[in-house]
Amino acid sequence: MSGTEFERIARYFAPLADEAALGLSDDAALWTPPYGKTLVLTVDQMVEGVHFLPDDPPGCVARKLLRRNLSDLAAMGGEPDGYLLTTALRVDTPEAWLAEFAEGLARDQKRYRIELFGGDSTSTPGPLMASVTMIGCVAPGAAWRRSGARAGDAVFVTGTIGDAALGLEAARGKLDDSSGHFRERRLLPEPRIGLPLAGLVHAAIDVSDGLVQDLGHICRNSGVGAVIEAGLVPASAAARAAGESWLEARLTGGDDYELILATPPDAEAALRKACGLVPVTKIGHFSGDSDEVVVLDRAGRRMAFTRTGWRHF
Ligand SMILES: Nc1ncnc2c1ncn2[C@@H]1O[C@H](COP(=O)(O)OP(=O)(O)OP(=O)(O)O)[C@@H](O)[C@H]1O
Ligand SMILES: Cc1ncc(C[n+]2csc(CCOP(=O)(O)O)c2C)c(N)n1
Ligand SMILES: [Mg+2]
Ligand SMILES: [Mg+2]
Ligand SMILES: [Mg+2]
Repeated sequence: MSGTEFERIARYFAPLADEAALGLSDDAALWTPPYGKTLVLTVDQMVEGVHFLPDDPPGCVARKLLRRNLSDLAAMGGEPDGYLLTTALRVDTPEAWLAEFAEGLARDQKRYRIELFGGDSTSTPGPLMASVTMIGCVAPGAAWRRSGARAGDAVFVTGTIGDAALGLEAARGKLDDSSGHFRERRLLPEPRIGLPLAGLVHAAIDVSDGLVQDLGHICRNSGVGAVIEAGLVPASAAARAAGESWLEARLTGGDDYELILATPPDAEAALRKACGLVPVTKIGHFSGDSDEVVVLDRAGRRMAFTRTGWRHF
């Protein structure tokens, strides 16, 4: 790494900042939120060896970091405005790593129309680490909560589930990925920002830890149970080709950054229309009969899982 901490900030991060960041030259940013809006604030980290592999392309690490946070904003029905970034790099981290990381940020800033508000740079003797605090807005009272699901609501999920988890298995050499589809999905999730679903959603969460575990958060917060059919959980063509032996990994592996939506039973047609080109699939329903997540296999038997999703420890 060449130059000083301040030269690196000026070179790689200042070009990503707009007025609010004051040229990344002051102690903090000054941002005036749109009048009358409620702020939505969320933060997630990426730690080398825990959230990404040492050889992952730095641009993808940056973009996944933004997208993991955008996904949390999407799960609240919010729209993003900007973000704060922290990095902890090693003294032997190649400068090219930082340059590619910043290029990745620039790419997704354009795509999602967000700006860098500021951040913090430190060194670490351990694994690389970066975090993003995403800041966005929602109309007052309009945010979706994990607590709004009602018995009788449908359980919908966007996109396909399990590809990123299979990408990790492929990276570990446990699964063929000749098309590169699983790797692509592991490296670059598609946060479901901006779906015009006002009035159609009772509760939502994004799938980061695993479908079964994250659905459980809606159930616990809403005081309802859920029954879903594993056979209805949307699978990509590559996941279908990988076979049924990967089903549990797909349902519990996480890193999907798709949305689980609790919607009123009569909202299906409107939901599909509003989602447009974003695939949305009904996988079950919420129920007042229990407070747990029941997953049925193709024969209608209840599935048991060794773990329902990711736990750090
Ligand atoms: N260290 C912490 N300090 C304060 N609040 C925390 C901390 N860790 C988590 N939380 C809060 O706990 C709740 C759940 O956090 P969690 O990180 O599990 O959600 P998530 O970001 O949706 O999931 P994931 O981290 O798997 O993407 C959130 O409201 C979050 O703000
Ligand atoms: C190298 C490597 N090992 C494992 C995983 C899988 N993984 C790690 S943390 C997490 C849950 C979300 O994170 P958090 O709860 O910390 O926000 C998942 C699914 C990965 N992506 N890369
Ligand atoms: Mg989190
Ligand atoms: Mg989340
Ligand atoms: Mg998250």
